[in-house]
Amino acid sequence: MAEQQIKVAVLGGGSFGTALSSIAADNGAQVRQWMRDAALVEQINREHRNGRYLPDYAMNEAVHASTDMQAVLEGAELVLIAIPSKAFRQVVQSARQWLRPEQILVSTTKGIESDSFMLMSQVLEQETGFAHIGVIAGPNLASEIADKQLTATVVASADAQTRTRVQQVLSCGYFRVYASSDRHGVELGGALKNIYAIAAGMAAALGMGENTRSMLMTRALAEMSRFAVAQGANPMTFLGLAGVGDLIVTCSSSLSRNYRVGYAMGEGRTLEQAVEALGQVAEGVNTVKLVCAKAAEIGVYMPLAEGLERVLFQGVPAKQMASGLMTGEQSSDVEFVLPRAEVQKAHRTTPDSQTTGDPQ
Ligand SMILES: NC(=O)C1=CN([C@@H]2O[C@H](COP(=O)(O)OP(=O)(O)OC[C@H]3O[C@@H](n4cnc5c(N)ncnc54)[C@H](OP(=O)(O)O)[C@@H]3O)[C@@H](O)[C@H]2O)C=CC1
Ligand SMILES: O=C(CO)COP(=O)(O)O
Repeated sequence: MAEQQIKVAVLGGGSFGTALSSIAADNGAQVRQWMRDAALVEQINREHRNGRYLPDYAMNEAVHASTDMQAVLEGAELVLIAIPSKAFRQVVQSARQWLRPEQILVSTTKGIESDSFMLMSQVLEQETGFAHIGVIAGPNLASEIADKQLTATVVASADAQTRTRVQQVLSCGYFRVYASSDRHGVELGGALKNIYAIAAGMAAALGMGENTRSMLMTRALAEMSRFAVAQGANPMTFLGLAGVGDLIVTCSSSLSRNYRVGYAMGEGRTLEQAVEALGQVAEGVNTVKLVCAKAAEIGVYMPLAEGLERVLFQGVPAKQMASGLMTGEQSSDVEFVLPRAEVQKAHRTTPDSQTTGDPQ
């Protein structure tokens, strides 16, 4: 429970922004939610329902929606930004004239900016230069939060005030907020798992079994953490809610939009058909392209992401990609325990006439 009425602004009228607005209001905050859709604003203020994104959710009646960004941001101590990565910078730029350095700015977005390869908190930093910047990530399917299913998330920031305020504003009987100082790792966890959720949806549609699903998720975790560590993240973050936690939920649930895109493709639809049928953002489609390009540039081995990219954008059948992956490198299980280079070196110095291919 917030100790005194704090003013919270939420930018974004989608499912996650709506769920977080309502939680903050349940906790006694004064919440204003900005969205560009005037009809949706009218519906939320009249019916306390977001008919477009969460039609069955009875929102807290105190949430006030508005298309007036200045009014929404005025006096807000905490600003939550729940806008897909493609539009994130543009919305922050529109908001910039009404943002103040003492405000706490928190991204909830799990994506990477196309041209810059920046995470959303880096965009916030670049656009504002403010000190109180953080991110929220974790296994947080918005529709389950709306159902008040017991849920946990992570607030990550180097700034203790940001972490504490977000915990105070959002923690309630069905929503727990854990803290982390590894903002980069937490944010990368949220963005990267979307890639593997698409692959997991595909595997499910193709009838692959539980062993396969488990292998896919665990090797995805190895790949995500390898990439994130190369980008400066703490590998231990991937043991937490924003790593393995979010990976499990999005790789297992048809409530995940990324999983649904993969599932539709596994059933034979094209990427365009799958995305169109979804009608919402599946961040992983763009993220896989960006991450594969970055991995090639910095020399990080990411066979799952590269395989998925070939399926999505080069028309390689998913089944062919999966069997190709089974003949690839058999290296270390947990490379923070046994480094990959050691396994590779041992293979090079231990010739085996039975082995068909050397691990790379
Ligand atoms: N949904 C979930 O379960 C979770 C989502 N997230 C992350 O949160 C972020 C937001 O997700 P979510 O709320 O689900 O998104 P939705 O797709 O449900 O909604 C996106 C919101 O952003 C708005 N928007 C999109 N483009 C623009 C633009 N150019 N200018 C202004 N507003 C725009 C949309 O407005 P309009 O309706 O007018 O198009 C809508 O209000 C995503 O990155 C997602 O990864 C994180 C955890 C859980
Ligand atoms: O990030 C999410 C749950 O934690 C939501 O995933 P999707 O964007 O795939 O729906």
